Amino acid sequence: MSDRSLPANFKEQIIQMLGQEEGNAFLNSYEQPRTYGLRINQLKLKTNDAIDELIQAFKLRPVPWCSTGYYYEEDTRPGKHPHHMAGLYYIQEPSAMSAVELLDPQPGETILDLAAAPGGKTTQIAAKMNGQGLLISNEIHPQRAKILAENVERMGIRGAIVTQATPPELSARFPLTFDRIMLDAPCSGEGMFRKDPSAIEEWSPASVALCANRQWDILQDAIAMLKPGGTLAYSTCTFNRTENEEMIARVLNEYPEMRLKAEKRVWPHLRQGEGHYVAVLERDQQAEEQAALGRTNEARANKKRGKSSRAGRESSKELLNAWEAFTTWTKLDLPGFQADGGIPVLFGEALYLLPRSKELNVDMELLSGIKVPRAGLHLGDYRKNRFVPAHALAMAAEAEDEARVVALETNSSELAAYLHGETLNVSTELRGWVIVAVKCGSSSYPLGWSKASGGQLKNHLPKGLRLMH
Ligand SMILES: C[S@@+](CC[C@H](N)C(=O)[O-])C[C@H]1O[C@@H](n2cnc3c(N)ncnc32)[C@H](O)[C@@H]1O
Repeated sequence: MSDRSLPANFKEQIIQMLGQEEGNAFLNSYEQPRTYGLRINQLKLKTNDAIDELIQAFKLRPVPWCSTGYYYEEDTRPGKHPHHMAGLYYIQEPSAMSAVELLDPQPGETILDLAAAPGGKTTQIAAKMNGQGLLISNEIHPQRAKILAENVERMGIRGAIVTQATPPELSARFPLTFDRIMLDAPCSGEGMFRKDPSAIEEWSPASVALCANRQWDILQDAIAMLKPGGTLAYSTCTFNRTENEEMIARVLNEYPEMRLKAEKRVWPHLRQGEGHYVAVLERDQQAEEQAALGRTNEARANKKRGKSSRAGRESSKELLNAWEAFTTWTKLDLPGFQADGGIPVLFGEALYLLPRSKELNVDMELLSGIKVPRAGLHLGDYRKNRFVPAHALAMAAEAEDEARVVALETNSSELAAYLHGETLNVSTELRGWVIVAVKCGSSSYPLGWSKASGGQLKNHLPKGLRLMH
């Protein structure tokens, strides 16, 4: 694209902010092709030979500010590859990778990603937590929350609860709670212009003002949920100061307990990326420690309760039966799988493992009244006294955990057939639940379930994930 298609007042805003010379350099960057990035999934990819295979296949080059981030060549199309379906990487704009790097999540922490869909930052946070601690990934819009839950599942994340709530609904439940909060705010998207020209049509000075108002509302809820000593990363993919530096200046002005730890911009004319702003704020440790305790208890007691659309049960006869069916099934079918670090809950017939951290024990009471598309890891369904494993369980398992695996080459016709939902022919000796996996390097990685009997492998890949042509 050329800068001629940009709104005149956007160009004026840039020249005003950067000066004529640098402003022109910025505007000239619109003549350059956009950048493409992916981040490899450390929760799954553990061997160097698998990473090397991806580097070669997609002509990857490292992103300087993210050790797991790479630029890829557009024509290699990694989003269409079976390794993408296996969750070996996440397609993410390179400059957007900077926010979680600055947030610096740690294993064992209690973390909130407040505006999380489709899941770029959530999956990056979860990888850094390395299966320890609790991540609440929230998205306000139902359709986007569903996509978020699918991405969390594809990447094999066990320790995340996906909620679909408004920021005030969450802050009423989780005051002064989180060690770290990621707020990747809805913004006017000036950094999307090269990637998505429709963002240009939606942009106007009025939309900048509207976004800023909304950001301020969300930021106040985010701050209310940050615990003393906690860290908040605020990020946008827009360039104007109103939604960035001025928003942070307002926080510092109105919240004396908050201090700015770091501020970073990725500019498209200076670095290889579409552009991002990140501010890292810290809440003073001492000032509010006492207040924190009091307010947490009070809020637990006072929080609004509504009717949960799918009530979860933590202790009931059905739950015990479901759990027993799961553990019995696991011993034979998924013997290497460790279901630790969570509490089982039952939603209807769906059995989940609800993650917890040392400091936050999320229970169904605390989540009542908000939608929870994913109450942690979906283990499977307990139907008519039988356990049926969930797709999420296959994605969170390692191929080595399973008693029976069919590992296929990426370019084999069997793999294509499986991804299209077809039945495969196998030895008549193979019987029961089988993980179908794709090879990468010297290992193989689960794609989904199938069930073998009579020399046929019946396909259990969820219909919505099957390839259409
Ligand atoms: C920039 S996107 C998040 C991208 C995501 N963090 C990622 O890395 O994939 C901002 C998100 O905020 C959500 N959003 C919109 N209005 C909101 C509001 N009032 N409160 C909270 N989130 C909102 C949007 O639906 C959108 O998914």
